[in-house]
Amino acid sequence: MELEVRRVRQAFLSGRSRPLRFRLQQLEALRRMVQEREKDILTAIAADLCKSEFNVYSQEVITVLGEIDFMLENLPEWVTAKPVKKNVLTMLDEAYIQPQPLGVVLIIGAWNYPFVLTIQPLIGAIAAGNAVIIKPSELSENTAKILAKLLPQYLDQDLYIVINGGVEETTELLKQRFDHIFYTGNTAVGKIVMEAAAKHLTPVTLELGGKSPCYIDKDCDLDIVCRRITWGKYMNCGQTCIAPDYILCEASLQNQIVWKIKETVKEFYGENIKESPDYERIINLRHFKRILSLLEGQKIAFGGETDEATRYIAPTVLTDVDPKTKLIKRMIDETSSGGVTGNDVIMHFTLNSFPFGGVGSSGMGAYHGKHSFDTFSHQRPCLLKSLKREGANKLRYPPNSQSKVDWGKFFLLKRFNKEKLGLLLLTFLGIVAAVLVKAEYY
Ligand SMILES: NC(=O)c1ccc[n+]([C@@H]2O[C@H](COP(=O)([O-])OP(=O)(O)OC[C@H]3O[C@@H](n4cnc5c(N)ncnc54)[C@H](O)[C@@H]3O)[C@@H](O)[C@H]2O)c1
Ligand SMILES: CCCCCCCCCCCCCCCC=O
Repeated sequence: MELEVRRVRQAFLSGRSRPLRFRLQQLEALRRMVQEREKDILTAIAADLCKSEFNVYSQEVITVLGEIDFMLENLPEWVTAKPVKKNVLTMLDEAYIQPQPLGVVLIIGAWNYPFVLTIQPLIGAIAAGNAVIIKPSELSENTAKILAKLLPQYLDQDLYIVINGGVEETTELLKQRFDHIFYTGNTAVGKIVMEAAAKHLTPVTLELGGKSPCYIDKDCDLDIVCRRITWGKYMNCGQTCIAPDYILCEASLQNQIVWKIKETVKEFYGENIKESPDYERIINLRHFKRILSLLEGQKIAFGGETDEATRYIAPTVLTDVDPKTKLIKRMIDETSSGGVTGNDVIMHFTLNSFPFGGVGSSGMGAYHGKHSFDTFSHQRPCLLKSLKREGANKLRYPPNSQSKVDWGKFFLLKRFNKEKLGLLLLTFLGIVAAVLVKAEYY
């Protein structure tokens, strides 16, 4: 592991990931990979989540292609140095902010959208000029394998590498020093990642789990609301970090909402949901059993059928949930969240002008579009001082004095006393006179 990381660091230190042209070439190569090897990618993800290839394409591939196009279009502007406002001490100098790569980035992906949640941060890291070690989730093993196979065929093989493995390998990897760690997954492991990062003072982005409540007001259009909630809740068999978890509504609305969701489930997946190509399965037996335990002792309004052999859990709605057994009370009290979608669910993920990320236990930092570029860049302030006009700099050189402090206050804080104003006027008149004499002379 140490050797692998060292190889990637050497490649970064060669400087070749930095030029804009190189970054654009790599992003174009990544786009080519997605287009040319679309079938392999779709097959792998479909196998991991029992998902139709149509759904893989619309839930994962479209976002990745859109993100690459967006980067290619905007990167030339983002990488350029941005001049900043100067003060009186630097008005004759050059001052700008130059985004610069952080170095070697570790991206640890999650299994529930194994392609987009791994490749979208990779796009940002490449765009910002970094070298990257990609660690896909071992739970979505087909996608992990296809990424390890395809990425080296299209991208620079020393700058961007895939390391596959489980907890043991990830633990080993986390002992190494990185310049940024981008982790997507559960909150408990998020803490492990942050602890490991702290040993090297490595900054982290943590895209963690959370709760996504939906509030349905009595004045809403219930048909539209229930259709949108049904889509967001059962897409990917409920395995979406921002899927609605709870509905908050007046008690009088509960029956209507349950009925409308039930009807929508029928409309989306037909009478025989098990046969629907649009309804996925739970990723593994551990998660299947965990979800079953959540149903124990609850009042099931509809659904609830399960099949362990295929890890099938029917679309299910629980009603009259005891607020004490769930997180509803906490949810009501805590009105802060990583993001919000009003009148719909999930869709804030699709807008790459938004920063996508959590707050508190659901994570820190954000990505997508320009926010990815910023996450993987250091905004480096650059001040190029002129070697001329050394006289003006005497103000800050020792020995210090009250007079220098007064001049400092005057220039920097625009605070002046009458005495200094008189002196300034005299200085100004002196300068004007000198300029006039010079003009006369020539
Ligand atoms: N905020 C987001 O964008 C987002 C997106 C998807 C999923 N999630 C959240 O992720 C969670 C599901 O993901 P998961 O954690 O089951 O994914 P997971 O099991 O695939 O784990 C994620 C990564 O962590 C590594 N890992 C697991 N245990 C580890 C350990 N003890 N030490 C070091 N590394 C370890 C795995 O190897 C894997 O690469 C859910 O809570 C979901 O809400 C969040
Ligand atoms: C052909 C129709 C296109 C529809 C686009 C719908 C986009 C849904 C994107 C859902 C992605 C959710 C990822 C969430 C990450 C956390 O788990």
